[in-house]
Amino acid sequence: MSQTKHRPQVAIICGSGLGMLADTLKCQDSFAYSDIPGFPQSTVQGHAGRLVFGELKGKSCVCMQGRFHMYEGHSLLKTTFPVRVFKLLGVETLFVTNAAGSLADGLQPGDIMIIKDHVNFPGLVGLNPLCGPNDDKFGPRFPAMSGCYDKNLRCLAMEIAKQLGVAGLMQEGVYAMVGGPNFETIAEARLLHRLGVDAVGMSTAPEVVVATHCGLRVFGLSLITNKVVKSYEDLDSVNHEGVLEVGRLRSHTVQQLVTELIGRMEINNNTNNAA
Ligand SMILES: O=P(O)(O)O[C@H]1O[C@H](CO)[C@@H](O)[C@H]1O
Ligand code: HPA
Repeated sequence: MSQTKHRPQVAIICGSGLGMLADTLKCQDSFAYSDIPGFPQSTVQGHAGRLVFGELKGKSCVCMQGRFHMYEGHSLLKTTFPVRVFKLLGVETLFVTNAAGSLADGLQPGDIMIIKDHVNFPGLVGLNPLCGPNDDKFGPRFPAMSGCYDKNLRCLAMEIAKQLGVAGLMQEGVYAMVGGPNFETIAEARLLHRLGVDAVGMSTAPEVVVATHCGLRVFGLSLITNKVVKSYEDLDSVNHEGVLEVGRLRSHTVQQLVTELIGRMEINNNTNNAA
């Protein structure tokens, strides 16, 4: 904290190919993860590995330009470590963004899904960052997860999308986290579709679980980068370069949405640190 004057109220986690969100911050102080004690290193292409502090529409923000994934070999505690750092810095709202494949027929590459809820597949089988002794300074042993994606922010995002003329690209949906790093088989894709999942990726849920545990308000966006192949007749296949490319194509719209939403949302300045 001695190395920056910023005292962030909002934290943003940039998904694959969405690192440009950090470029919107004014008066930046940025730190390589390798220079921050206890921070893991980013190993995935499209995740630069920098923590960027700055101002956005009058709000003080910190942006993770690069997130950590379980499949990189980090423990879930390490992948979510930054979320608790944000809480201790005084952040009250977490924006999570990700690249995801769509299962819902109505979601096309380039669309933006406001995350209404998630299915944390690793979490359902015990791969949960909250496993182990509970740190009561952050939150309770058995935190509720209903309503973990803030409804007011979801409504405000939709309103802003209408004003920006991009509502046609946006809808709410359910995100599922799978472990990765391989993309889904066709049988897995069909299973997820039948279960009511709208979009799938390999991140986000652990961060949201830890954020909700410590009382952060959460807003989440999935940029749909590909259709998940669900048919044995379909010759398409997904690859990470294609995922990053859609991020580049939609960067302006995602930046506009996030900027407006941060600018217009209310901040409760009385929120206190967990510890
Ligand atoms: O979830 P983010 O970090 O956006 O990345 C998504 O994109 C990568 C696959 O292309 C996976 O890491 C998947 O989770
Ligand atoms: N599956 C899982 N993760 C992803 C996908 C996908 O199709 N696209 C981007 N991240």
